[in-house]
Amino acid sequence: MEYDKWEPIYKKIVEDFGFSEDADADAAQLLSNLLIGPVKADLNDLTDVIKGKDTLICGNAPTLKKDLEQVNPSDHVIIAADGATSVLLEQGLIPDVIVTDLDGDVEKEIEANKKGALMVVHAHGDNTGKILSFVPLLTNIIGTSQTKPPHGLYNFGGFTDGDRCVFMAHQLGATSMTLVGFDFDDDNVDEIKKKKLNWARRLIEGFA
Ligand SMILES: Nc1ncnc2c1ncn2[C@@H]1O[C@H](COP(=O)(O)OP(=O)(O)OP(=O)(O)O)[C@@H](O)[C@H]1O
Ligand SMILES: Nc1nc2c(c(=O)[nH]1)N=C(CO)CN2
Ligand SMILES: [Mg+2]
Repeated sequence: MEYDKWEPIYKKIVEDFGFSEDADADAAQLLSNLLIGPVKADLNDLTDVIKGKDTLICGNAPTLKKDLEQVNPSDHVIIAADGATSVLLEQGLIPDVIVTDLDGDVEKEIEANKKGALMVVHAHGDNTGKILSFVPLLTNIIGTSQTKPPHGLYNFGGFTDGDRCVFMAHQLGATSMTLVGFDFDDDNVDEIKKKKLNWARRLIEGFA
């Protein structure tokens, strides 16, 4: 997504949650500084995995395991939003791509990364500790930001890990996007999560 189109949405999100744009930009710069040398994947690698493919985008709602029974994952490129990775691994499925701000079960993400999953790691003002701890343990990484991307990072648009999967797959030319594990009406979540899910719903509905 053109940053100019994303920026007004980002400003509304920042205002709604009281995030600091400076902290988001500093986090993006930190990730940019860490993504040097062979750990960094090329955008072409990610594009090759997604372009012209039917994608299965996996959110981490409690419905994920059941939803997976209704599809044939092997017909799709599997894109996991953060915590969905663990559920997929339990089902014997290795995601092709993991979109994460590293606040899920990162040990499982490291395991999937070692088995070939491409990592799309997101920087924001509240995950710099996770970036510093975990980026050195990963490989094949594409970095993303929610601010204007600094050198080597991308901003496909999107806010939560799940809706960022959708923006990314759309921008990189997926033929189709099938969503599983998305339950925006899940009441078993805290208030901040509920608010994040409402943004995810709103952003994903923009694609409908
Ligand atoms: N009911 C749900 N509970 C949790 N995640 C959901 C749900 N429905 C959809 N999702 C999507 O699944 C994604 C991955 O979920 P996970 O539990 O790993 O959350 P998370 O890593 O805390 O999310 P984020 O970091 O984006 O806040 C979320 O970003 C969200 O877009
Ligand atoms: N600054 C900031 N940005 C975010 C945050 C967050 O907690 N803080 N959470 C996100 C995914 O839910 C995405 N972006
Ligand atoms: Mg996350």
